[in-house]
Amino acid sequence: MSIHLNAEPGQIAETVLLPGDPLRAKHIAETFLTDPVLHNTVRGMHGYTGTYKGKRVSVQGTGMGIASSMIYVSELITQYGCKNLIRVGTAGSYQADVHVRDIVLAQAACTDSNINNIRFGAKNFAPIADFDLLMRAYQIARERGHATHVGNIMSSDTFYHDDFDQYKIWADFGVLAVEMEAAGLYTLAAKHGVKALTVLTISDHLVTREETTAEERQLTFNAMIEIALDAALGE
Ligand SMILES: O=P(O)(O)O[C@H]1O[C@H](CO)[C@@H](O)[C@H]1O
Ligand SMILES: O=c1cc[nH]c(=O)[nH]1
Repeated sequence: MSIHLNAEPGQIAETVLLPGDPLRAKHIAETFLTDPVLHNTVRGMHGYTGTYKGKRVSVQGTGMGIASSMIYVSELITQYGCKNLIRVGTAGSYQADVHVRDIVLAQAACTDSNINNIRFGAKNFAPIADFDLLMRAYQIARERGHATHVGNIMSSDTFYHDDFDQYKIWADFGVLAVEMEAAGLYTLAAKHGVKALTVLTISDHLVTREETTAEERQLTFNAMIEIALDAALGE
C-alpha cells in the first residue's frame, strides 16, 4: 500500500494504462480486460488489474494535471514496480490538420509547469516518450487505418487561459495538441529508467472550436485504448 493507492503488493501489473478520468479507467477495465479486479478505491481514483490477450495489465486513473498524475505515477513506479506506463487521454488540437477524433502520439512534451525548473534551474530537460513504445504504437495505429499524428505536445497546468489565443505561441512551433500530464509522466519515467508513452485522442479543437461530449470522452475513444494495450504488450 502507498499513500494514495490501497492495492496490495503485487496486485498491480508492470504495464499500466493511465487515463486522467477514473470513470474511463472503469470503462477500459470493463470493456477490454478479462476478470478485472478493482485494486484501488482511495479518493475514488479507480484502478483495476486484469488480463488482456492473456497478459496481466492494470489501468489506473490519475486525475487531471501534472500535480495529481505525478503522485500516482511516482507511487506506481516506486511502490509497485510498474515498468510500462502508458497515458491514454484526451487533448485539444492546436493545428488545423489535426482533427477531432484523430490520434496523437506524444513524441515529446513541452510544459508551462514548474516541475523541471525546480529540478534543473535555468537548464532545460526535454521530456520524451520511450522509442520502442512509440514506434509500436505508430505501426499499430497506421495498420488499423487511424488518422495518426506523431510529434510534440503541450502539457499545461492551465485549462482555462485568460488569453485564449496564447496557444498560438506553441502552434507556431509545430506543437500538435494540449493536454495536462505527459511532461510529468515522461520526466518521472526518465528519472526511474522505465518506459512511458502518451496516446491521445483529440476531443476538442482550439482552431475550429469543435468539441465532443463528456459521455463520448468517458466511454468511446476505444481505438487509442487498443493501440496502447497492443503497443504495451508487444503485439
Ligand atoms: O482525458 P484526460 O486523460 O483527463 O486528459 C485531458 O483531459 C483533462 C482536461 O479536461 C486533463 O486531464 C487533460 O490532460
Ligand atoms: O487539456 C486539455 C484536454 C483536452 N482539451 C483541451 O483543450 N485541453
